[in-house]
Amino acid sequence: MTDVLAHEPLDGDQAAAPLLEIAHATVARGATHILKDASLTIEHGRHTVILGRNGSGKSTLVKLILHQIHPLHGARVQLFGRDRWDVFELRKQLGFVSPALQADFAGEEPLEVMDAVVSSFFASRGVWRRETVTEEMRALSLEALARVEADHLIGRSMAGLSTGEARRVLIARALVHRPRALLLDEPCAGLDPAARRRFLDGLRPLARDGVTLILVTHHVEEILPEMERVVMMQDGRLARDGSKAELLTDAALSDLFGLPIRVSERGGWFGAEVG
Ligand SMILES: Nc1ncnc2c1ncn2[C@@H]1O[C@H](COP(=O)(O)OP(=O)(O)OP(=O)(O)O)[C@@H](O)[C@H]1O
Repeated sequence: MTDVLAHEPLDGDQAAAPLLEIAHATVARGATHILKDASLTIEHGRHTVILGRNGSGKSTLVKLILHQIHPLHGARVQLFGRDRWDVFELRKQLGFVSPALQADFAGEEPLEVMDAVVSSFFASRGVWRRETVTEEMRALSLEALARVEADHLIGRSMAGLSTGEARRVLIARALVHRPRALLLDEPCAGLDPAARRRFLDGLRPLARDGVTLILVTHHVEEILPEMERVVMMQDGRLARDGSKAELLTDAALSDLFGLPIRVSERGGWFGAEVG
């Protein structure tokens, strides 16, 4: 029996460590510091949104978390208690979905939905002839697709899917490794309001069933009711860190986005209106 939410085991020390621990990380590009002395710890199960306006440093933080870029000397960036990761091994613990990844999967070479998901086991885009897809891999892929209500898309080409459909398939691709956490970078970019809500509603059971979600966005409308913690980025700094009650306020959001914002809340979802 497969279960996409039964996580890959971690060594004892790693299991006891926080999911993410960043201490005093500064990232430089030329003479400019684009991330400044960032410190952030995320415990397992603490769904967190990282909120900031364009250019505040969110993508830089995402790349740092994924070990794609490195901080200046003296910082610590640990995932699951380890500071060195092979990218393929890391993906088994921390799934990642972004609009750029989707563009890659929609790309020029046709790619069928099941192949897009099952090829995650080979860290490739699509299945090659020399690779052996086991029954378990297929079962996990099917279960992951069903989890995000995308199993009916099997047989379709990635390039022919709507943005919302393709994004759900990529979540399934991340889920086949039974990751402990998902890092979602602007996951709703390009979705209309209805598709956005459907997509976000599809994430809620994952959040409730033990996958820690880290959402990076500039839209308060995307914050799931299950998320309790808000981290605000401003000018390359992790400027504020607190609960939704503390930080999803007119004053805090107006300060973050640099213009008057009125916040509303309905059924656990937030909205923001300028003016
Ligand atoms: N390679 C680079 N060289 C120089 N400056 C860079 C580089 N990468 C990022 N920056 C700068 O660092 C700052 C933060 O960029 P980053 O892409 O992390 O912001 P962001 O919050 O993700 O923005 P957006 O929401 O628009 O994607 C920006 O001012 C950007 O111009």
